[in-house]
Parts: sequence; structure tokens; C-alpha cells
Amino acid sequence: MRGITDHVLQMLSQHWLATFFAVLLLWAIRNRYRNGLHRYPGPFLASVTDWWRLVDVYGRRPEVTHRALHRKHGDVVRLGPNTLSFSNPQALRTIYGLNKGFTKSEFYVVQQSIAKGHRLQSLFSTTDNDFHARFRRCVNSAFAMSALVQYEPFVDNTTKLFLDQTKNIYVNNPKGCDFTQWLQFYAFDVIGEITYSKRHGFVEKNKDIDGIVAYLSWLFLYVAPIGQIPFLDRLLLKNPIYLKFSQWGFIDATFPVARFAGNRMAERMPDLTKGELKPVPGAKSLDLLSKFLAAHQSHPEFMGETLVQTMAVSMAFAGSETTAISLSAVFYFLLKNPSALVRLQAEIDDAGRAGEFADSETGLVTWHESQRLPYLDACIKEAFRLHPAAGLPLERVVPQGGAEIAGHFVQGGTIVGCSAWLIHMDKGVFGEDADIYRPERWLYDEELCKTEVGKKAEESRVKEMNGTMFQFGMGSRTCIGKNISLLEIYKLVPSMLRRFEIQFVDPNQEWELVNAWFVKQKNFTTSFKLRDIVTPQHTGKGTTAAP
Ligand code: HEM
Repeated sequence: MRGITDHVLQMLSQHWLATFFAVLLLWAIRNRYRNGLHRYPGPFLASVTDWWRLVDVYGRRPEVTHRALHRKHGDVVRLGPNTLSFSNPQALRTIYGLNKGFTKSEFYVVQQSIAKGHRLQSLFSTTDNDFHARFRRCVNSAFAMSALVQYEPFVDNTTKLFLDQTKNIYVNNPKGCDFTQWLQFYAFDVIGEITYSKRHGFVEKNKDIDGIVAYLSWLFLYVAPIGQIPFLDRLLLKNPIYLKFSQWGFIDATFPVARFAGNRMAERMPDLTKGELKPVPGAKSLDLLSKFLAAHQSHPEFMGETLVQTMAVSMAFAGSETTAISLSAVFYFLLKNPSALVRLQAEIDDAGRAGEFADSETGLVTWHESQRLPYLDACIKEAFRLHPAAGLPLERVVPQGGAEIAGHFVQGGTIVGCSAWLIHMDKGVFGEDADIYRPERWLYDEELCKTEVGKKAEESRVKEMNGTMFQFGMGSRTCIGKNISLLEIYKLVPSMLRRFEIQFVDPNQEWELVNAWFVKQKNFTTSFKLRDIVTPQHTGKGTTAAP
């Protein structure tokens, strides 16, 4: 027996190059035929190695590749040896449906932040459905629509400051404004204020405090490609040696956002260093941190200090870049489509004349006032549709036993996902002109609504579009901060348009997109001029709209 082993080892060492290629070939064949996925079309290299998709994502425009591949191959495309992308909206209900047993893939684990050398398993990044369900139950009420009322004053503070600072810094400024960055400063400060009743200070200082924005941008640039081969993360940022050194205090691997959260918690809870999670006596606050602390008090066995901190950190992680990207998209498409901008401006000014806004001094619009502006709603939805923030398929692992997805049986363990960049282009749902910006598609066609049948058809058309929108994900892992981000967007857009005339500095300049998991815009430079805020017109019988 020993003789045979020696002989084989000798052969292998003599022919190591041939051995290496033979092993490589076997590995490629195994990958190619894995889980029966060879039936699905896609780039050949993608079927044998995940390096194909890593390189594609590293190119920073994977959504363009995904669209081209689906145009060529149809509804299902193989993006990796074990990965399928679905573009048919029917797939959404199965992959993201409640209690279907799909779990998030390891892509999300790469997004865990680190504090003092420890990974923070967050609501967003956990792959454990039971842990997630328990965690979500603890914090869900803090994000309910009814809680919005409590957060609106926080949003108002930052929005008023933002309007004033836009005036002070950017009105008639010949250099113009890097609008995406400016909106990101806004989104960071709003989320800081809602979470801790304290802004980070981006808008006041008009600068990236503690390099948080730059760090986050860098992190997403890392997460997007490395997430395609998550194992690499263990060799790089979550290298156990690096983490150990950090735990021993030799290096500081704490994410700046986590440090900010830690400092705010320490201010709020002086006894934190003694391991006690007790708020300052008498402190009264309606912010998110106070709600997470209340969740700790009602579920102390589950919601410990780490989870409270993780939740606070997640707010900045998940809620700033995404909101800023969506706000940028709303403004960008309006500026690129002057007829839509004119119509929206008219809707807002008419409401101003009709006395529908309580504030005629700062231009601030309340959430309730914004809900009475249907064309605003259409413009925001159309921007969400054409530029969803997340730019990669939201990956899920098929449960053991496999699943039928949009007419295809897929084996357990396969990674599957849908990208909003494809779903939102579905012509069957959004119309033949799905690839152009047309907010009117969200409004009922008045002509058709003249008959009962036509009205029903219009209602079901718009209902189907709403039900297919995927910018916030779907199912049990749908965005928990959706209502907060809508609060910001529906308030800020009309408030800005009441107060300023916004233009491109160079009308011919197109923005540049960088898809680093979230699709961030660059080269979106705008100028601002002050507008006279339209005030209510008094007719003697109260306030009425102008003709
Ligand atoms: C326009 C702004 C936003 C967009 C487009 C957006 C998008 C998303 C998407 C697509 C997901 C699901 C990811 C997946 O299934 O893989 C998600 C989850 C999440 N979002 Fe948002 N988000 C936004 C704003 C916010 C805000 C403001 C917060 C916090 C206040 C937030 C916190 C979260 C959290 C914690 C999750 C994980 C939820 C869970 O797994 O239970 N997001 N978001």
C-alpha cells in the first residue's frame, strides 16, 4: 500500500504542472455542471468561476452587464457557478415571499461592520432567519408609519438648516454644488438626528466629518466585488489576525460610524463602561436610540448592548447613501426633463397659492402636505423606478429541497436573486416605454377613467406597478427604514423647489454612475437661485387658489 502511495506521490511531483491543470479542469467541470445549472445561459466563464462576476462588479457597472445579458438570454441568466439572476417579476413572490425559507447569501456577511475587533451581526447582514425575525420583532415598532410623526420634528430641524445652508453656501456660487455629496451630508445629518437627537455636523460644516462619507464610499467599493467571493473577506478586512490585533488594542479596526454610535451611546448612558445599559435619569427622547434602549429593557435576554449599538450603526450604514442617491435621482431626472419640472413646480406653486402649506417663510413642507401633491408622488416613484439605489441582485439561497421560481425548478443551495435595475424595466408591467422617464405613467389617464371599465383597468395597472417596485426589496427583509426615507424625500424635494430655482451648471453634462452595491452618481453639479416663496392669495373670503 505504502509503495503505491509513494509511487503516486512521485508521479505527481514529476508531473506537477499537468497535475495542476488536471485538477483545475476537474474543478471547472464540476462548477459548470453544479446543481444542474448548465441548462441556463450566460457567459461561459461565469459558469466556471465566480471571478467572472468579481471582475464585472469591480468594473463598477454590473447593472449594465446584467441588462445586456438578460436582453440577450431572456428571463434567467447564470452569473456564477452557483448563481442565477431572474428578471421576471413573477420570481419576486417566491424568492422574497414570506416564510418561503430563502436566506440571505454570504454576500451580506461581508457587510458586517467591526467594532473593537468583533463583527457586528446586524439586522441587514444576518443570514440567520430566526435571529432576524426575533431582532426585527424587537425594533419593528420604531419604524412603523405611526412613529413618523415623532421623527418629523427631527427631519424639520435638519431640513431648515439645509435650506439655509444651501442659500448661504451655494446661491449664486459660480463653482456650483456637488449636489449628490451635499444631499448625502443632508441624509447623514437627518439620520444622526433621528437616531441620536444629534446631527453629525455635515451640513453645518459642509464637510465630511471624521471622513465618514469617504469611509463608507470606500467600504461599498470593497464590499461589492469582494461580496462576489465572500471567502476573500476573511483574507482581507475580516482577517482573523487583523481582528485579533484589534481586540488586543494594537490597531483600531473600528468603523468610524461605529465609533460615532459608541460615543453617542456613552453620552446617553454614563454607566455603559461598567457594562450597564441604563439611560441618563430623567432623559426624555423620542429618537431611535431611545426606542432601541426601550427594546433592550423589554427584551434584555436578546437585545444586549451589542445589538443596540449594531442597530444604531445600521441606521447610518443603510440609510444615508441610499437616501442621498434616491434624492439625487429625483432632482436629476427633473432637471433633465424640463416639462416635468415645470409641471411639478406649477403643482407646488398652486398649492402655495391655495394656502395648503402652513409655512410660507422657510419653504418647509410637512409630510401631510406632501401627500396632497400627486405629481410629486409620480416624479419620486419614477426616479425610484429608473434609478433604484441597490445595483446588484438581492441574493438569496434556495432552501433545501429546491424551489419552483417563475416556472424553473432550482435546486437547494443555489444562489438566486433579482435586481431592481431589471425588474423596473419590465415592459409588461411598466409599459412599452419603460426605459424612459415619464412620471405620468403613475397617474390615472383621465380619458380612460371616464368609463367604469377604463377606471378599473387604470387602477389595476397602477396597482401592479406599485406592487412590482423593488427599490426597498420585498418580504421579511424589506427595508425597515423605508418610511423614514420617504419622510425625508417627500419633504425635502418640494421644500427645495419652493425655495430655489435649481439648474445644471453645465446642461450638457451627463452624470457618471458608480455601482458599488449602491449606484452612486458623480458629476452632478448644480447651481441655485433664490425664488420668492409663493404665498397664499387672499380673496377676502379666506384663501383660494389663483386661476
Ligand atoms: C431611499 C432610501 C433607501 C433605500 C433605497 C433602501 C433600500 C433597501 C433595500 C433594497 C433593502 C433590502 C436589502 C435586501 O433585501 O437585500 C433594505 C434593507 C434595510 N434598510 Fe433600507 N433603504 C433606504 C433607506 C433606509 C433607511 C433610511 C434606513 C434606516 C433608518 C434603512 C435601513 C435598512 C435596514 C436596517 C435594512 C435591513 C432590514 C432587514 O433585513 O430586516 N434603509 N433597504
